Amino acid sequence: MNKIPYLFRRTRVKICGFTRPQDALAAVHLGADALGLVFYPPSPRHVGIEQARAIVAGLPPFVTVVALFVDAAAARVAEVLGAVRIDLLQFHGDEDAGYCGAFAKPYLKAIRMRPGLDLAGAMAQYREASGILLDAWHPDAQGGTGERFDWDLVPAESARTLTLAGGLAPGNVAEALRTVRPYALDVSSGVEAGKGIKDAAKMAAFIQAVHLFDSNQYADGSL
Ligand SMILES: O=C(O)c1ccccc1NCC(=O)[C@H](O)[C@H](O)COP(=O)(O)O
Repeated sequence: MNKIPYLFRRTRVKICGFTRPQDALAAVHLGADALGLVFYPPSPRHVGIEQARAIVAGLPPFVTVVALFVDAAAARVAEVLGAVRIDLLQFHGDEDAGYCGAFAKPYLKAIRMRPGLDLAGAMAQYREASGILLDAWHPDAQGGTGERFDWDLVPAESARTLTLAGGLAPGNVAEALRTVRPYALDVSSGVEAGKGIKDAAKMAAFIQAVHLFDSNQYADGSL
C-alpha cells in the first residue's frame, strides 16, 4: 500500500462506539467511512443485538459496519453475525489468528502499543487480517480510553494496511497523519459528548481536519 503515492490517497475515517441510531446516521452524513459497534459488556459503549440492529437499520448504503469484540466466545461472534448486518470484524483482545479467521468475514486485528512490543512480530501473526489497528495500551482498559501512544513507535514503512487509534481528536488529526500516514484513523472518545454519546460538531471537526490534511497534501504536492 505504501507504494501508492500519498498524493492519491484519501484517509478513511472510522468512528467507534455508537449506541444511538441518530449519532450513527449523523456520522455517515458527515462523511465517516466506517462505524464501530462495541459488543463488549464491560464497555460503557456496549450494545446488545437489538440495539445494534436498530442502529444498522437506519443506515444508508456504502458505509462499513464494524463489530468489535474482546476475547468473546466464538458462539457470541457467530450469534451477532447471524442477527446484525456486519461488514467487518474487529478483534481487540488477545485473540489468535486461527480464531480471528474462523468467521468467514474480513477482520481488523487491534494491537495495543507499548514500549518493547515486537510490532513486526505481532503483525506477522495476523497475515490474513484485512488490516491492523494500532491502539494505545492501558493497564485497566482494552480500548476507548482516549489516550494516545507514542506514534514514533510506528515504522515509517509498513506493508500492512494500518489504522491509527487512541486519543485522537480534531486537534491532533494533522499531527497524527503527518507522523504515521495510516490508511485510516479510528476515533471514539475524542468525538463524544459523553461515553457512547457522539457529538456531531466534534465528528464534523474531526472529519474536516482529515479532509483538510488530505487536500493540503494534494495541493502542495509535497509527497
Ligand atoms: O470503545 C470502547 O469502549 C472499547 C472498549 C474495549 C475495547 C475496545 C474499545 N474501543 C475500540 C475502538 O476502536 C476505539 O475507537 C479505540 O480504542 C480508540 O478509542 P479512543 O482513544 O477513545 O478514541
